[in-house]
Amino acid sequence: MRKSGKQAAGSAREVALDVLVRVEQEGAYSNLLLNSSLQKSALSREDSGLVTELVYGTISRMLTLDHVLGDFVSKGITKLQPWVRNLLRLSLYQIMYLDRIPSHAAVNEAVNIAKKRGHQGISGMVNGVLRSVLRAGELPVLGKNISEAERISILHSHPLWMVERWSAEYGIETAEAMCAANNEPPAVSVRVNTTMISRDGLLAQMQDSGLDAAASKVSPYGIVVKGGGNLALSAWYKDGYLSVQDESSMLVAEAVEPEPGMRVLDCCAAPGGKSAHMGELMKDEGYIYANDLHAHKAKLISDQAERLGLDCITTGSSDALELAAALPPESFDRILLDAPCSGLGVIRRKPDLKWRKQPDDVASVSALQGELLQSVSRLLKPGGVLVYSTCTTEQAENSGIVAEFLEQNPDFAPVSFDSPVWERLGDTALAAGQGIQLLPQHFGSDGFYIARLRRLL
Ligand SMILES: C[S@@+](CC[C@H](N)C(=O)[O-])C[C@H]1O[C@@H](n2cnc3c(N)ncnc32)[C@H](O)[C@@H]1O
Repeated sequence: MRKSGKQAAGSAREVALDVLVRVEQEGAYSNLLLNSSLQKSALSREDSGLVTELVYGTISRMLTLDHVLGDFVSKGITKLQPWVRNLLRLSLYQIMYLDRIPSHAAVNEAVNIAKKRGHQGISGMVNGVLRSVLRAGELPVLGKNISEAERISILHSHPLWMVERWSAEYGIETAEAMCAANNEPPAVSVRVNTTMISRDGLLAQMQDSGLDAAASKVSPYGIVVKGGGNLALSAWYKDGYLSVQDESSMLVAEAVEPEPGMRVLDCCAAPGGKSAHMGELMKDEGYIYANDLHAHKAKLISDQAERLGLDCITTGSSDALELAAALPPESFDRILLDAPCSGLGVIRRKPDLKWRKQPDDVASVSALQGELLQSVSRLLKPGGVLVYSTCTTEQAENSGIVAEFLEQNPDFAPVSFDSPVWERLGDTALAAGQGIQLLPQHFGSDGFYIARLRRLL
């Protein structure tokens, strides 16, 4: 029997609360835990949507929520039991950010959950705190003497070090725009498998079936779909017509410019989105060696290739630092190094990254990136092109790596993006050193860096 709307919304909040507690207490990844919890919960599509919004929204806005709660919980929120702290965050998130949920409903639900799980003192405290919040007016209240970076950190819920870092790198206005964009829900976009259907063809099918679908302005292979649910569950996906992929990510294979018949190396390939895109651009003619460090991820790549009807992809599992010793030198026409990175360009999709990452993570991963680039570059044929990309906004991992590589390798030169093909990105994507940098506010897609390097000799 289907639960009544009211009961189901109550359960939705409880599922969201359990996920939030486990993310905080066990360090669970929100996206993985959310998916498995939703599968077990058997909630309706609408309530699953509410759980998703509550979990991502609460994690994303955590710093702002804790700042507000700090003013209303007399003993301080760190002293609360984890479930009580997260119940308050979840409820405050609804009050502050979800217009469609009346505030009194959010408070009543919170009190009901508190009564069910704790003693009367706890439900009384939850009731008291949330009702005081309702009376308080404009929130968050900001101190008078705080810096611009502190204001942005509290208002847009980002760690202060991140705001200061972006402010130093891009200026304070851009840093604020980045933080604001990171709190927006990500758009859903798909890449068309052009070995099976044209973009116009798939777009027409989607529109005919009532979907709100439009051609991507970022990639000629992309379609942006609003309110279409999980397109990985669609028949188009099952039949190999599309892959779910962010629009910025689609630019990478295009930058590689692989041609039918070429030999291509994808050094860090799993789960295989860009290998598959390159196979599509090559019309499935040629050879792509899709390598990833983790053996268990090879199946993710081969499953995608099979679903998309691509035979040109062979998987391998080695440390990319060892490829140069294992493969013949100068044996690839194209190399893609989509490097492991801090991931600070994909905070909209993985908001817990904001709280997990530390400044040292950027430094340690950038050392690996430099080594990877140097090592795999020896596998490129003279005249070939190597693309270096990351899904991060940090120039220490992006233009910094490329500049150092070019300095040490005079036999390589950058290939400009200054051509009609890339005009669609206009002045929006930033020229960053020898590559391009997309930030999340530019097109509402992931923050991404892409550089193209040709081997001259
Ligand atoms: C950014 S992801 C790649 C995404 C992939 N290109 C795609 O489009 O689906 C980086 C990948 O690098 C892999 N990786 C990390 N260190 C590596 C190494 N030393 N050698 C090879 N792969 C590595 C990770 O397992 C991860 O799958």
